[in-house]
Amino acid sequence: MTSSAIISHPIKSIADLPVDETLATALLSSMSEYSDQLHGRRLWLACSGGRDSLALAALCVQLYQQGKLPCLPQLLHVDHGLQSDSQYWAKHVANWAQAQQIPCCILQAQVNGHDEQAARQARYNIMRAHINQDDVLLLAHHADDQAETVLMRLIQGAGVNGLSGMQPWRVQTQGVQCNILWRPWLTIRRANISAYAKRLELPYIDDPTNDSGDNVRSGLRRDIMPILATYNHNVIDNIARSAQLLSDAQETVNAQAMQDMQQTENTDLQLLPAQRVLNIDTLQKLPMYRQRQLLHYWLGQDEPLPPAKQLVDDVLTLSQRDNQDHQTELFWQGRKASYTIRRYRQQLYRMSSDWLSWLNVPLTEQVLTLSSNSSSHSANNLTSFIVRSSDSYTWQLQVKPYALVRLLENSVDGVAQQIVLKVAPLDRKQRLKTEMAARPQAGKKLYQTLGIPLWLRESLMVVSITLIKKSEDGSEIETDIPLLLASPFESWLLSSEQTDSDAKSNQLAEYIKSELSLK
Ligand SMILES: Nc1ncnc2c1ncn2[C@@H]1O[C@H](COP(=O)(O)OP(=O)(O)OP(=O)(O)O)[C@@H](O)[C@H]1O
Repeated sequence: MTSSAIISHPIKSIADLPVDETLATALLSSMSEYSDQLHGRRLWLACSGGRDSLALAALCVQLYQQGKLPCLPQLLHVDHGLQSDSQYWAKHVANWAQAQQIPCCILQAQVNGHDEQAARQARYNIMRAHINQDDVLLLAHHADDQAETVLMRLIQGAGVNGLSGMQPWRVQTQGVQCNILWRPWLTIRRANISAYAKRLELPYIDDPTNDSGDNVRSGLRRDIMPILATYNHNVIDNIARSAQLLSDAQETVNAQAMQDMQQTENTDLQLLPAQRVLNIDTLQKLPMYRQRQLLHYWLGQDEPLPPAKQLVDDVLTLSQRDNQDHQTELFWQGRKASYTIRRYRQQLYRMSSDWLSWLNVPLTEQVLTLSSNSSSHSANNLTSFIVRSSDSYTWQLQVKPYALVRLLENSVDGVAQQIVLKVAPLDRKQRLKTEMAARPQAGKKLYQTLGIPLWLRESLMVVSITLIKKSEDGSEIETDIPLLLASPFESWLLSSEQTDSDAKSNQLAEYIKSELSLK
């Protein structure tokens, strides 16, 4: 609102005035549709003091007085502080609420910027911060608002989701905070609300920017809707109905995409929401339209808004590429985080930028000298080596050192004078033999054998044990026994003379575990 035109009627009691049946039926039937979800939740009503939200507040007062509404919502008015007289509007809403005996709370918003979007964002933020977890916020959006929203999205090229408009019941989650937006009037025409407000002589605040035509929404309302109405006078109801139909269609699309995703996601390599991984072979078994739909859904997870179509197309092209290019990086700035999308072999990765920075944190080498008399220590003793940690993620190796020593003791002749357990970053030149190759390998060959993506190559740790013995001539003989190579997601047993038996390998895997966790 940029200027005010407060209608300065004396505030009248609305208790004895007739209720509008259409408006009441819409509210009460929406209430019964969501009665299970509404049960036990606190109700708030976002009231700008404008015609629509004041009319919704008035209807609640009337229905409550008639015993048709079990409780009164509490009004929430947000003072954006953008105009000099906004405090008078706040006072006006508070006075009206007091006269009608409906509780009211005025909130002061901090708006960053001057546009409508910034005001809306600040408004929702402050209301969300004020209400409690799982509370329900009533909004007075109606069919005309819905039709304008759909048209606005249509000219922006939205898909099924966008064209399904505003939802009558929308669960909003932000971090751990969850609350609900409830819009019971989405099928109600503005004209009905106006007539009701007039009958009740509601002292609503008239916002001249609503019809000024100087933003897209008010331009559509003032200039386009009347023209469309000359072609079909039910245009508003019809567009609102299309939105409802598309909303149902969206549910079907979501269910299909969810099902496809469950079969296509590679859960072994995931750490949500930092890294999501999709299997390209499974993706490509789907018809093209479902591949696109799945990518749209997969990319947009953990974000309030979906990715642009261009990004979905680019990711699809990346998935179809049949050369060995592993360098391509696609970037997406989401609302909550930014992401890089990459491909390695037959997997697509969506990685958040804080995850990628974590992958650049140097690994810590750790050494533990063990007593050579292993029998005095329990084989169940567990030592944790934190090899990389940040505010968000921790990677640690859990090792049972004495169980390992007992397993290996007999493999080397004589008694070891000293035993050292080492957890160290893989050196590019270090040659290791895994079960997947006939010979020891190092560097690129090793990465390729194990299928380690480029961005994970500085995130490999080797667990080994060194046995130090004195030879007959008094010199020290060191036997280095590599045991396990680990990345944050996978680990590979390493072969050596001392470990080359199935029984030993199985036990090794039990004694060394790699764990990656979110903080
Ligand atoms: N300053 C505000 N404080 C509290 N709620 C608000 C405020 N502004 C808008 N709302 C809520 O958001 C809904 C949609 O906002 P919109 O900008 O379309 O409404 P408006 O034209 O300012 O007011 P109204 O819908 O009450 O006529 C309103 O119906 C109302 O429920």
